[in-house]
Amino acid sequence: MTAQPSATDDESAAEPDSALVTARRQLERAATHVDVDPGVVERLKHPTRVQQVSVPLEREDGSVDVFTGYRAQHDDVRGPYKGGLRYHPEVNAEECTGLSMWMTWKCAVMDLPFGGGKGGIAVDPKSLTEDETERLTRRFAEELRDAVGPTKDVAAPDMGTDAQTMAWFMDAYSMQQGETIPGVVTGKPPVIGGSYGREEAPGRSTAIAAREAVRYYGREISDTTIAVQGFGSVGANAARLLEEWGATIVAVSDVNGGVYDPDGIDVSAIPSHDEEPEAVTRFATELDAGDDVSRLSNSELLELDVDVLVPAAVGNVITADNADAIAADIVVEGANGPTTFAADTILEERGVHVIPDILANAGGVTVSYFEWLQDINRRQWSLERVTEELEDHMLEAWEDVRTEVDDKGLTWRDAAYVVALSRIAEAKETRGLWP
Ligand SMILES: NC(=O)C1=CN([C@@H]2O[C@H](COP(=O)(O)OP(=O)(O)OC[C@H]3O[C@@H](n4cnc5c(N)ncnc54)[C@H](OP(=O)(O)O)[C@@H]3O)[C@@H](O)[C@H]2O)C=CC1
Ligand SMILES: O=C(O)CCC(=O)C(=O)O
Repeated sequence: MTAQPSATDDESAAEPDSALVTARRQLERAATHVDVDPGVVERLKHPTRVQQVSVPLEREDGSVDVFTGYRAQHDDVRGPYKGGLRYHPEVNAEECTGLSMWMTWKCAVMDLPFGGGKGGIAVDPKSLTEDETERLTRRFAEELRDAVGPTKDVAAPDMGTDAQTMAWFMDAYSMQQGETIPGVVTGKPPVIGGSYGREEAPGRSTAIAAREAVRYYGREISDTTIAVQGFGSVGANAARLLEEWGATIVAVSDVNGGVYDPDGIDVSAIPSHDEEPEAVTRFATELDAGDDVSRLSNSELLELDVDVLVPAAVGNVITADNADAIAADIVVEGANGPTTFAADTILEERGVHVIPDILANAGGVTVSYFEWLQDINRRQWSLERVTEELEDHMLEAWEDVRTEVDDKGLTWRDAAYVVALSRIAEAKETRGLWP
């Protein structure tokens, strides 16, 4: 057992912790609730390796920029490293390492035969033309050629990347290897071995987690108000599905801010980030004076008095500075790491239930697993089958976590960690990798 870290840091006086620091503190806290060898916990605080590469790009005006790319590989005791590639200006080694740790727990909570990885390039994808994005991605795949592979480390989309990025990555890797290897990435377009339903999967699982959480606390999703921050792969798909299930989506946002209507926004009328970046902003600027919809900032959205808040954009948006002002009863983490460690403690004390990222948004990696199986077998599943199997996997994981919540009186995050840690520790013990 490991000592429980103090959660009383004056985070408001400083920058929020990095993803790595938060992930380590969450691990230490969860380890106090499960009988795991402290040596295993110590090992899990560190990645196996983090690769840093330079990715040169000739711009369309003939100048050359050199971007920095990373791939963090945290743990592979349960299977190949698995996780997304993010294109965002704030990508760095520490962030990728923290995110790769969360992938290890996420795959274990879902009982998938994968470990955790994460990577990306420190670049603003909106500053690149499509041709530049393609060349940057192909060069990144070339630099990572020895690190990745269908049985070693399987990449996928994350913020700022999409199915087309995965297609370029897979093509570049396949050209290096001299044969077509679809299983090096997941989240590809279905025409080249991608899975139907992968694009909407993290949003679907986030919606399922919201539905089950609302039910657990005695309500139905059709009887709830919901605010969603971020309108990308996770946020837009979650909002659309929740609306389909009868929930009232009162607010959505993109990077510039959001829109609010207490009677509900027609979210199907707004394109997702993938279809049109900053579309919520365009929607907001086209509002008529007579519309009931008003504009609000991203911080105002987080503090709306709703039943369910879904932060589905970036990390560290619920911090010690605003945790007291969160008025939702339930927070469902669509994004990775939206809640800092200090904020988590404040929300717990205030009785706000947080359904953690490693359970809520795990639909993405779960359908990635389905895609990986389809690639190995060279046999595509129907959308209906993917949707059904994702629902089953989510409900099984939900039950595993709920049992820990009920039996041990844990928070949903600690319970999810307990499920994950137990599986990882058992695998390490069985394989004899430790001590
Ligand atoms: N894609 C996936 O498979 C998975 C993603 N995740 C996590 O979900 C989160 C979102 O990822 P994803 O949906 O893929 O990303 P996308 O790139 O598809 O969309 C991101 C959305 O967030 C908005 N956004 C960007 N920065 C901010 C900000 N500072 N404040 C508010 N909104 C912002 C963007 O606005 P705009 O359109 O204006 O740029 C866009 O609407 C990330 O934390 C990611 O790691 C988790 C599981 C799987
Ligand atoms: O689909 C995957 O492999 C991983 C998606 C991802 O990066 C995540 O869940 O955070």
